[in-house]
Amino acid sequence: MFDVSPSLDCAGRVLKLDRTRVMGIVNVTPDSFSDSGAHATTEAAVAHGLRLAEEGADILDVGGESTRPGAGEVPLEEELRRVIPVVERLVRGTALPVSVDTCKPEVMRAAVAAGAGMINDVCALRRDGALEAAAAQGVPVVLMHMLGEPRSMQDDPRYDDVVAEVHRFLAERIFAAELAGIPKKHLVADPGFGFGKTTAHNLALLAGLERFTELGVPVLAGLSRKRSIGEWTGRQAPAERVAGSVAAHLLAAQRGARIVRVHDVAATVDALKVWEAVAAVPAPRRD
Ligand SMILES: Nc1nc2ncc(COP(=O)(O)OP(=O)(O)O)nc2c(=O)[nH]1
Repeated sequence: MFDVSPSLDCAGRVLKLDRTRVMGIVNVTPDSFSDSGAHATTEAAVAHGLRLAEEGADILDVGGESTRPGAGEVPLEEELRRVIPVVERLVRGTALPVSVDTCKPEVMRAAVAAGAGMINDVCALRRDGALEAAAAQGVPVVLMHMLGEPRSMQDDPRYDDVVAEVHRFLAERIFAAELAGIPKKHLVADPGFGFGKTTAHNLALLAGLERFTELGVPVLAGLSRKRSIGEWTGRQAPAERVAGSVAAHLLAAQRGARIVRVHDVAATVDALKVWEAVAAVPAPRRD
């Protein structure tokens, strides 16, 4: 496994990467696939974020636009109205780093101004102005692979070699980000589970996740409650996919993921603690 930066400085709030860290999902959306609007209001989203902090999250990820397959784009003003108050309140209400899950440069700027310490961009800074906006903020950036746009990404995703092609895309986006002035120590790579991938593609990406540690930046994995977990377990309802999600994120951690993006923070924190306890035991001598 390649060495990556031991921590991420998220606008003064440090996310240490000495072990796999848990990113708690705060979707301020009426239509997210997994929590179908449970936290659509500022009050509900803030309460949820504080609860995830209590459960042991290392960072909170605030998003105002669902990226589920088929989702349409949320207008800029609406996304700002959803996201900024929640970022402000969570920055004030916890000592945790807060990331903003957005593709829009204007939301990146406003969220960092409101105290966000990381940009989580499922579009990997490909929108016009996003590279410049992210470079100007001086905070870490998650670059995620998506095939096309949420509206059409699941229509008929095809790859010759999904691991190799996603790896190449992420290497290119890391290069583009560095060219724009974002230091490599501020970059995180994410293969984008479910973003233009069949379940077979997601399986190959999870099994082959260690490949992405060769990019020389921390790897983030987000499989929480997603469709593939449902297909592997037979659990139709997202809320019933907790055990499957925890198992998938343990496997991702074993394969080098330094951040896992989850809905179910407490369960994931506990599972990682058990795994880390066992991983700390020296391998038995082979006499
Ligand atoms: N870096 C990163 N960001 C992400 N943002 C949203 C989702 C989609 O999941 P969710 O937020 O639960 O649903 P929705 O987009 O419907 O709000 N997945 C990822 C991911 O895998 N990686």
